[in-house]
Amino acid sequence: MLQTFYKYQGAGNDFVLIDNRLKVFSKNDTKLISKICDRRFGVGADGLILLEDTDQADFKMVYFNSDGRESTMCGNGGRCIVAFAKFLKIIKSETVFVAVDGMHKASIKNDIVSLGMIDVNQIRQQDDYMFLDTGSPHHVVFVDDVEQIDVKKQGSAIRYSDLYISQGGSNINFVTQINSDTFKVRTYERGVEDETLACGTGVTAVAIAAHKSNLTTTQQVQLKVKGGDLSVSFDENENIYTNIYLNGPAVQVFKGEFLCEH
Ligand SMILES: N[C@@H](CCC[C@H](N)C(=O)O)C(=O)O
Repeated sequence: MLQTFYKYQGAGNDFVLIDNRLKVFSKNDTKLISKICDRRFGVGADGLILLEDTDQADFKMVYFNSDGRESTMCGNGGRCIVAFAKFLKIIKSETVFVAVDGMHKASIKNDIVSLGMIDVNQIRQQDDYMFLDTGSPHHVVFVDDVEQIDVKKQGSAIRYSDLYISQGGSNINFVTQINSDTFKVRTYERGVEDETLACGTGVTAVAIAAHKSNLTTTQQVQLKVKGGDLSVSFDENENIYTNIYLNGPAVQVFKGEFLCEH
């Protein structure tokens, strides 16, 4: 059977998107999903996202990492599915959709999507790293020069260390401050098991970690990633972060069909 798909990218974090409102695509076929995401044997993507019907909201997002397994929230994928829902005429410029971590408000203007993220009220602050969950788990390390880091090697070492092995792993973010409100970020993503060009829940975690550790006082943080620029805004009251929004581009890059077999 041939399955129509669309490819989107959000700051270089790329995804295969499928309209699964008719429930034709099987969610349990890990092998097929990882093959579709394979950059040599398939379409190639950091993840695959299904848009499904729900009676709770405008639509439902189901996210799989490129290893074929369903995972926790994907911020850039969330921004891409909003652009996809607009393309499919399910929404106009504003929406509320449901994902694995709950309801998300979002708006889209031209190709820029602003996505509401879950509140953050628990941050583990250690001398050499911070850990927080922004829909997905994130380890944040501030370093002198992020360009000098071997993200795959060092990220994988932390991701598979005793810190996270028993809790299903973590994404690992390496960060260098550029100026009072701007940070350069490189992320090792769990489930891709490599550096990606951007990670939405990752930059959200970095913005909050930077504010929490007094590296910045701004509540509108600029994040430079390999695939472009993102920004994160939030409110903070007594160490509780609310009204968190991840902002940046989400662009359709092509449409195609793949064979549903492996
Ligand atoms: N690319 C994502 C994060 C996707 C989830 C992550 N790989 C995990 O399994 O925790 C983003 O933009 O947030």
